[in-house]
Amino acid sequence: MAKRIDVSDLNIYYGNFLAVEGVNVSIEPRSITALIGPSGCGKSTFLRSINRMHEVIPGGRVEGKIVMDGQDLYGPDVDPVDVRRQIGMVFQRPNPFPTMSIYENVAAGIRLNAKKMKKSDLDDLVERSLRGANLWIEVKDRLNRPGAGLSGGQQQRLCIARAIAVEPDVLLMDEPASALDPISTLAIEDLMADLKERFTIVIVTHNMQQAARVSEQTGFFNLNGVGQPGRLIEFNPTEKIFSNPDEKATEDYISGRFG
Ligand SMILES: Nc1ncnc2c1ncn2[C@@H]1O[C@H](COP(=O)(O)OP(=O)(O)OP(=O)(O)O)[C@@H](O)[C@H]1O
Repeated sequence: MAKRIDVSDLNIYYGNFLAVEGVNVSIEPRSITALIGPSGCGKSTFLRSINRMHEVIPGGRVEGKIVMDGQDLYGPDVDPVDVRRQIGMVFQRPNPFPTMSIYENVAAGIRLNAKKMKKSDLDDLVERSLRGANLWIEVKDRLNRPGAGLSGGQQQRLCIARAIAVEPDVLLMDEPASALDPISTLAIEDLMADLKERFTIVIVTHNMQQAARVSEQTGFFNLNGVGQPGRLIEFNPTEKIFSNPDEKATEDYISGRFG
């Protein structure tokens, strides 16, 4: 079930380095939120803080609050592993488990969550997830072949199938199409449009046409200089960001004047 995320006064550190400062934002369920901004402004860092992947990096820590449908994700009793199950992630480079079969790649997340399931139920869930990722028709006759044998675009859809198989509430995507050709990119964008009916989606992208095509809301991150923290400068409906942004820096960035 798609959930809403409310971020307040979030600071994100790598050791003593304050990488992202003072983020306040609400991310709506059943919609796509795009994060844009120049390299190094903290988009990926912010994304990883949402599902508590940031703290896996030594010295990685946050201050502030991230609340998902009323649940404080950094609360004292919250298990980060549980948060990562509820908030799935898809990365820039497709990363299927290379020696595992297509079927096992999708089943892997479910097995990791130690859910005991009848074979027929698992079969159904694998099929449903592959259908959900628009990949079923292409792979249904070779489910037992290695995931690494698929094209890059198919591998990325396999990773999306693996992510949705555990039925998360939120999907985080860090430049999910940047390693793909234009046709595969469009397949991923079409898929995202389907997925937003069921999930809250947050995507980091360098491709502004992509942000404009797929998202309802856009956040623009910026930084004043090397060594300075990144900040969320503007968050608005995508249409407004690309036609009449509130901030001059947003306009300069989207019109290609820097970054
Ligand atoms: N593992 C790390 N250890 C220390 N600093 C890091 C680490 N990862 C990122 N940083 C720093 O945090 C800041 C934000 O980086 P981040 O990768 O989040 O930016 P980004 O906006 O996603 O950049 P890009 O668009 O190039 O991917 C940068 O100054 C970066 O050097």
